Amino acid sequence: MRQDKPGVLLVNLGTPDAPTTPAVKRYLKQFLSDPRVVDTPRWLWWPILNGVVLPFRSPKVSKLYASVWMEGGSPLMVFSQRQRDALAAKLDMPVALGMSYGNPSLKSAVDSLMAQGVTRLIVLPLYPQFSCSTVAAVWDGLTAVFKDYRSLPDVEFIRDYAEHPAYIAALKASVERSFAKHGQPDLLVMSYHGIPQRFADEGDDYPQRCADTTAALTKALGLRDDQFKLTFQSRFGREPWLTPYTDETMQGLPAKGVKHVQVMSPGFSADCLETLEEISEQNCEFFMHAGGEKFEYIPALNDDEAHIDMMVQLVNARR
Ligand SMILES: C=CC1=C(C)c2cc3[nH]c(cc4nc(cc5[nH]c(cc1n2)c(C)c5CCC(=O)O)C(CCC(=O)O)=C4C)c(C)c3C=C
Ligand SMILES: [Fe+2]
Ligand SMILES: [Fe+2]
Repeated sequence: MRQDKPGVLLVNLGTPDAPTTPAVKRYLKQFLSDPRVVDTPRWLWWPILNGVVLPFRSPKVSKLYASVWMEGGSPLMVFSQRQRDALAAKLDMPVALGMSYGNPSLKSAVDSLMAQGVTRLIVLPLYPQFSCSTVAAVWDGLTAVFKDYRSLPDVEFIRDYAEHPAYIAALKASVERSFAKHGQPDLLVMSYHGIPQRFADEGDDYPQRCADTTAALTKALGLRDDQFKLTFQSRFGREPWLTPYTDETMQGLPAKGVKHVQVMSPGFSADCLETLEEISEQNCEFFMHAGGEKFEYIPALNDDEAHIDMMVQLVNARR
């Protein structure tokens, strides 16, 4: 008889192995070659990626990575490893961490679970809001790994958890901690990673899932409509991305009388370049230069106990 032995595969995006131009180039090449991320026809994208994007972006971005690098490595890796260890300590089943791009690869993570006798994979992509550019890329990555297998495990794939009560409760507690420490701001900005508007027009429900998280969280916090704002950050390339853009919003807020903002990024389960540099550094500067007086970044949930408890709940609902 076939045993039922569940194991958890935690997945995140991935990050360079070092804050150097060659390591960042290697990472960006794999990431930006995925048609789920950039869907320009290959014959057109290939020369742009290799001839323009990688040579110019890699040195610039490697300096940004260097500015946030931690003792244990890239912030995304350090926090992801802490999440894996904390979750493993709370569950009586194997837990592995795999990244869509870079190391540890999805293949190494699946192989390690299978080697421990796992017959049922509970896959938890750590993206609270579904997007074709992230969660569907995990799906593709998994099926690519399975191509080498003669036998397949059962698979439970957690699509997203945008409004899961435990996720909203963990976010609420973290906002309340920030308000208690820094005072209530004029505006709470919730900045989500953007995607091309076209992806949404073609059926990606990511903007709706961001709106769902925002609605659930602001209701739980008891905020009025004029006390919060949803924005989108990190746009890339020339076509329109989801709006309003975080950077333009930050530059415009002080003129509207908003002098104290607190910014959180509820789409990031772990702090990374996009929160520690783009929000805490760049957007803070935009806001302060435009006349803002107080800017506080509310950290991602990282290995916060309430966040790990939420993961336990997501897993236990499938065991
Ligand atoms: C090119 C298109 C991109 C899409 C679409 C996209 C979607 C998307 N990304 C995240 C989460 C993260 N992105 C991160 C970095 C990052 N993202 C892009 C591009 C797209 N992302 C690039 C090129 C980069 C690398 C940095 C840079 O060159 O600017 C990260 C951080 C990684 C780290 O190492 O710290 C995360 C996390 C989401 C959630 C998302 C769609 C919803
Ligand atoms: Fe991204
Ligand atoms: Fe960015």
